[in-house]
Amino acid sequence: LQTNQWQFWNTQPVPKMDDPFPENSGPIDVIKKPEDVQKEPYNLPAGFEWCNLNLKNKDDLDQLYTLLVENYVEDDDNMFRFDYSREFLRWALSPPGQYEDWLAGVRVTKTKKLVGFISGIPVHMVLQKKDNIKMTEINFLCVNKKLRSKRLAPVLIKEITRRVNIKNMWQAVYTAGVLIPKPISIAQYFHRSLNPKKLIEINFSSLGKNQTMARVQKLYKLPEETTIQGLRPFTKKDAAAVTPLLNKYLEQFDLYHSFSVEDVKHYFTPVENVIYSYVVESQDKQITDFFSFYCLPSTIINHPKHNQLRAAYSYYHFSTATPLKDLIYNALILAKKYDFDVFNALNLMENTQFLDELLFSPGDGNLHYYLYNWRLSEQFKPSQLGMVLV
Ligand SMILES: CCCCCCCCCCCCCC(=O)CSCCNC(=O)CCNC(=O)[C@H](O)C(C)(C)COP(=O)(O)OP(=O)(O)OC[C@H]1O[C@@H](n2cnc3c(N)ncnc32)[C@H](O)[C@@H]1OP(=O)(O)O
Ligand SMILES: CN(C)Cc1n[nH]c2ccc(-c3ccc(F)cc3OCCn3ccnc3)cc12
Repeated sequence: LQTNQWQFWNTQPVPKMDDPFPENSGPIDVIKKPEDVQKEPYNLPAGFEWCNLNLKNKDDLDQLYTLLVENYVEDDDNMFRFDYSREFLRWALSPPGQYEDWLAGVRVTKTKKLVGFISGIPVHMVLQKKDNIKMTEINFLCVNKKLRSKRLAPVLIKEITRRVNIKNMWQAVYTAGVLIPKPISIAQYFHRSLNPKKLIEINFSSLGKNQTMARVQKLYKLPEETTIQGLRPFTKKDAAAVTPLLNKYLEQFDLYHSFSVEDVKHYFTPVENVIYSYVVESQDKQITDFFSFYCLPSTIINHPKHNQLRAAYSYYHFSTATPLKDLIYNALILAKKYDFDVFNALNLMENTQFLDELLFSPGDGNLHYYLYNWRLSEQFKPSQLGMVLV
């Protein structure tokens, strides 16, 4: 009888691991109003203080970058750690409608050093093709390595919850590599080698017993140029045409973020080393297809020759004329052209259509999807998920 397990999460409006599914989906907590929410921030241990980060401020951006590059997510073997760039963080955390107190930092009062962080961004979610909910997407929860296991994470989570509730929002969506109560779905990640020599040198991949380096390089070789007629980079001018087509594509899934035109302009306008987006334009100038991938390198921890793994991650796409596998094949060609070492994808949306044929291999972990204060009437298969979190 584990009494001490989930000591924090058992106090939160999330399903218990063994809860049954209800007939209908709905909120877990009693319905509350913003005036019921405590006005003061949650107490921090002595010597620490809250701060709101403003990523237009270079010092704040530098401090967030440094906290994450040194203390954020590592793989299970502690060989790699995410290295979100400053430009990427500004892109990911300044979408339309952002609230300035939803970038919550914890500083050491004496030195002003940033030692903790959690972020929220506003999203318009559509669940099970019927429930439209304005909620928050939580990400970048991080506590400095020296301050771990002091129950600081629950304080950060309760504080961002308070700040979201005050805006009259009561649900959240988030993902994590760790298992906590209670995943709505568990996605798997897959990798497609672009630079097999480097991946083998850094022990990301290994040579099969009867495989030579030459053979592996030949297997993963890609053309120099793209193969789709009418393929070109997305520009802001395409947002009006792309938005309805993207939302239409996402309607088939049971969990997705419904994009406004302003969202599409923000999230998909190409930014070098951050976001790459392409459209397929027919002869009569109609946009028929779209794909995008984002740039998220990882630090290679303690390697003599290489210090960074350049990874591209499949983001959003839709296809109305070109088969999805041809779109993603061209994404691979472009990622290789932009000197990425590996192209990553999850088995959500319709991605299983291309993983095998395009030579993706399964990764060594899972990405759990979560909802806060919303009990679903069913467990989702990854193919029911239509949302990618960075
Ligand atoms: C209506 C609005 C609602 C908004 C809020 C919605 C919910 C948002 C939820 C957040 C979503 C974030 C999504 C996201 O950012 C993407 S997942 C990436 C999270 N960040 C990292 O993994 C970075 C490296 N690790 C750290 O910085 C620390 O280990 C962290 C800060 C993770 C935990 O710091 P610590 O020093 O290692 O641990 P204590 O302070 O002693 O606290 C231990 C408690 O924290 C629970 N824990 C551990 N990892 C967690 C995780 N990834 N989510 C949720 N809970 C997590 C753990 O189960 C335990 O609770 P329990 O006793 O019940 O088991
Ligand atoms: C999503 N977003 C919230 C960041 C995040 N948090 N926790 C995670 C756990 C796994 C993945 C992930 C998602 C897709 C993928 F293809 C590979 C991944 O991790 C590989 C292992 N790894 C960890 C660090 N460097 C390499 C992302 C995340």
